[in-house]
Amino acid sequence: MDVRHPTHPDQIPTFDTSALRGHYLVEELFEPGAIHTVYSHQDRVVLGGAVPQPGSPLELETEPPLRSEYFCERRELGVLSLGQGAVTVDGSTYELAHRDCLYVGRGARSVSFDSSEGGRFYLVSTPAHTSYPTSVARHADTVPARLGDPATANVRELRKYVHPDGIRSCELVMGVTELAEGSIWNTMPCHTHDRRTECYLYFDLPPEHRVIHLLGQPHETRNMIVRNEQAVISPSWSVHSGAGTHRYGFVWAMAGENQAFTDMDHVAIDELR
Ligand SMILES: O=C(O)C(=O)C[C@H](O)C(=O)CO
Ligand SMILES: [Zn+2]
Repeated sequence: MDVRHPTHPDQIPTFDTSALRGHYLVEELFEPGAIHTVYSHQDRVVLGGAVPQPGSPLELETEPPLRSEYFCERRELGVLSLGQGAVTVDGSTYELAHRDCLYVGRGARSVSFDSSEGGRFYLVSTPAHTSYPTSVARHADTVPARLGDPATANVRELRKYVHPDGIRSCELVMGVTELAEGSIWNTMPCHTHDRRTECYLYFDLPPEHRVIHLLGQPHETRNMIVRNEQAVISPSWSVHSGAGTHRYGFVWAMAGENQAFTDMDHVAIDELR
């Protein structure tokens, strides 16, 4: 488990490219036959990737930084399936298709991942004070919000999975946004939300393409060049927005003080520096 410490916004101008990437970019989450995790002290979010090989399920184990008997002893977990696969939670198996989401409540002792078809799973876990039921939200059954405009190259569909009017959770708020063909901008005009950390995982981006992801305070932004299946950790003071060289999707997940999706501090484009 890689541990990332929090940063102060005044540090941003002092970071070179590799320091910026070392603090905020999660480059290698998905390795065949392995589970990789990153513990961020930004709202104690844990990000992970699980890539089971056919016939060899992977069990999510606790890690020393958690000081717990099992991974979900004090935590809830969101799983976003990137492909076809199955997750077994305390003996109950949930089959997931591409972009389906499974929420695992606090107290689940055993969580394992299986796929015979090259499936992979993105994990987001946050501290939990109580136990909500383990539940599935399916991409095909979720009505998306249609956002954006072709004139601003940001036509996209946003699906909320884990949120106060959907799958209930303690802290976690999670969903996916997918850009239409020909659209490249996400979350522009952008925003911050001082009460929550937000993490993006970009997916469905062809290997030769990249997303230019913007971060930092609105008056002092920086960018990182991000490839497919890499994640970005955005502290509460940071914008989180990007433009791709191709269409893509991204999993967004938040944790912190509140769960109100609309609690955003909007930033006008002409305020950005
Ligand atoms: O497309 C978008 O815009 C988003 O998906 C925005 C994120 O969901 C977000 O930043 C929520 O705070
Ligand atoms: Zn946001």
